[in-house]
Amino acid sequence: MASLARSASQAVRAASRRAPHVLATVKPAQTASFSVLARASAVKAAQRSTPQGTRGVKTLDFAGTKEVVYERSDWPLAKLQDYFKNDTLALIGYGSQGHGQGLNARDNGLNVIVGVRKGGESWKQAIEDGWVPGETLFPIEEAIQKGTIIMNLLSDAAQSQTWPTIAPLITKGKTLYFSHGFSVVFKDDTHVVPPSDVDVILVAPKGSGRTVRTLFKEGRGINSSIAVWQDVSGKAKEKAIALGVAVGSGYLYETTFEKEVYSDLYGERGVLMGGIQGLFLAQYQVLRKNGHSPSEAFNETVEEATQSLYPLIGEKGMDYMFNACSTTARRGALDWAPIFEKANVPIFEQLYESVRNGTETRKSLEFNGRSTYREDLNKELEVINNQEIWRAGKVVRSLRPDYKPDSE
Ligand SMILES: NC(=O)C1=CN([C@@H]2O[C@H](COP(=O)(O)OP(=O)(O)OC[C@H]3O[C@@H](n4cnc5c(N)ncnc54)[C@H](OP(=O)(O)O)[C@@H]3O)[C@@H](O)[C@H]2O)C=CC1
Ligand SMILES: CC[C@](O)(C(C)=O)C(=O)O
Ligand SMILES: [Mg+2]
Ligand SMILES: [Mg+2]
Repeated sequence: MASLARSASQAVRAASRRAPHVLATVKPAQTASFSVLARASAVKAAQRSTPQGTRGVKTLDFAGTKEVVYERSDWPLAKLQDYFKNDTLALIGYGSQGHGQGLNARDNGLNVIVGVRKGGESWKQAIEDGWVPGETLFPIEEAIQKGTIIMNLLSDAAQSQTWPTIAPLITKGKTLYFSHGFSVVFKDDTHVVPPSDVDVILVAPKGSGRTVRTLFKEGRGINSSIAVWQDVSGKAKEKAIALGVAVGSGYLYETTFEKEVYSDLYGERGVLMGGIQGLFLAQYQVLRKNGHSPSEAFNETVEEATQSLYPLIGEKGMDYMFNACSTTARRGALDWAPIFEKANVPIFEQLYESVRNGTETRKSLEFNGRSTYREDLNKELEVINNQEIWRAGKVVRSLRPDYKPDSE
């Protein structure tokens, strides 16, 4: 009953944040079913966009390799709330993932508290998102003491720095949760060695925390990786799946802590972030050297990619995008793809090795462990922001029909 009342009040708070004008019409008697209704419509929306025949299937054939996939529909809201009825999810850290996972779990009616440094950026952000000091927002140590499931969503560098303080608070029977394999896999550098009497699990959303939140609000779910490092209770995997659903995952792909951290560090340095910035910039620079205007170079490099062609890849694959383009483009792209592949394989080999041998981890720990990490990162990002390509991009975006002047 207490948990029902709690989900009711959480649902009202969630409703007021999502649509303040609706709150006045939500009466107390209606609130208990509010988040259930929201979730039901979310599930319906998800079902509409799911191909027939895949629901409930646990083992799927991925291009010849069989893999296990878990899904949200196996965890209806009532089951999820019942499963965690005696738990307090202590979400430590409130960056991009803390925000997305925390708000989703709260909207799912679970008992969530946030733990961050008092007075820091995250403390302010958490208050803006409706976490209440002394009720649902606490300094880190206090939140860990109150929690049964400790969700360590501090920056990876901070997880290492704070470990000596927080480790003794992770007592027998608690669950330790990460969204990255970083801290425990690279233990020689991070010195994070979990106590032997707690379950240690991972739910790593494969996308930004902002997307974790927006997909959840759209009634969809992000793909997440799940893994178990230590199973003391015998229920670690089940708990990881349930928590994955609680924080907004649609499908959960089983992996290991090692595989998750290697692929993640590799992907973000490669095609997802570092590689794409490098490739965009290289193409833009050559266009500019050959006398093309900034707008032409930007449109041909970034705008057409992100607004027209890449969404087609996302929708139906590479061949679909190729087929949506001219035969002239298709011929040329087919010729040049292997050349780019060949040129890039050695770079990707070098990158994977740098991830595997811990070089990337040590760099990240050193840099993001500085007290000035935010300012230092911002300085370098400001250099990117000031590159001609991205300055030109702002003007191109300002011409979009849905452009909002204050959105940049
Ligand atoms: N960003 C993403 O979308 C994804 C992240 N992950 C993983 O999720 C975890 C969290 O990442 P993310 O959400 O990006 O968070 P960030 O890496 O941006 O870390 C931010 C949090 O760390 C806190 N923090 C930083 N330094 C310290 C310190 N010395 N002492 C105490 N707190 C500190 C910040 O608090 P304060 O404001 O007080 O500085 C803030 O709450 C990481 O393991 C990451 O690899 C996984 C998937 C995607
Ligand atoms: C691609 C970057 C990422 O790995 C992510 C959003 O998945 C991260 O660490 O933020
Ligand atoms: Mg990452
Ligand atoms: Mg990632």
